[in-house]
Amino acid sequence: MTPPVVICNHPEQRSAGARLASVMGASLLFDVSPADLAEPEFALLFEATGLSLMATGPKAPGAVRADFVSGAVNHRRQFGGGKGQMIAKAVGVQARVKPLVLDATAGLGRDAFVLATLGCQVRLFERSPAVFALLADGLDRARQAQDPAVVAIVARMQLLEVDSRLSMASAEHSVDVVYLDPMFPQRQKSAEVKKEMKAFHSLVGADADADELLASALVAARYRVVVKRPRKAPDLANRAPSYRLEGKTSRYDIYTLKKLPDSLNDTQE
Ligand SMILES: C[S@@+](CC[C@H](N)C(=O)[O-])C[C@H]1O[C@@H](n2cnc3c(N)ncnc32)[C@H](O)[C@@H]1O
Repeated sequence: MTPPVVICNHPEQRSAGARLASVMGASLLFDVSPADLAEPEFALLFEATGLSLMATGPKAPGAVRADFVSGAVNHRRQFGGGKGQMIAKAVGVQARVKPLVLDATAGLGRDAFVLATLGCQVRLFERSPAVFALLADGLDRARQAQDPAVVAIVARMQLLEVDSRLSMASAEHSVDVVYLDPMFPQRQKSAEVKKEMKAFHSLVGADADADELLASALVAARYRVVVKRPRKAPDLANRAPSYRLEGKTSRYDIYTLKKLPDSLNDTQE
């Protein structure tokens, strides 16, 4: 997998761009448009408006970025979010129950944002330096948003660049719920996969070691571990959950350790 090129088109982001290119072993370019490049296939672009992952070449589709202000996840918050969502039920969020959640596969932070919207404090762990940079950039922009509701939500999200397998194993019962959503190998033919998703997959790979997350998660959680899977995917680590919640395309597998109390952190919102 060729790493994406890092492009820096904003003077204040030069050192951040150089750091990311060095960690990733990627080339670093200044003041060019991804549309003018023939290769590699993807670019991480630092601009005045933030960081995004894009396909190179003239017909590049939309950029991938962590966007908690104008993105779909904020739209969902305003028009249709709530405690009825399957992720809320899986994690056990209720009016008086706001578990402290560790999202150990943070990605672009969409699921964590949903949980923080519902009043949960969320720790986010992400190991890919490029995905971490995209997510940190999205959180920074959201902290400066005009909408005070968004500012309050992201204040409940705390991001760290770590490998969860190691960090969780030494953090016994440190959080109420561990949430896992590792990458799953694409089964569609590559031409059918949206180019934006292809870019994200090219950045992260298949999380081939995902099975190892479950044992550490069961150490770190006090009450339950929740695993999001494609609907037909085998169980993580071949271990059957206590129960499942099934949706159209994905499902949540819940591994119960202890019953959640009737009231948990319900003064925080
Ligand atoms: C499918 S994405 C998660 C998407 C996320 N739930 C969201 O809503 O945006 C999986 C992410 O988990 C990260 N990941 C996988 N294994 C990890 C580990 N051991 N430690 C930290 N992050 C990990 C990958 O780098 C990838 O960014």
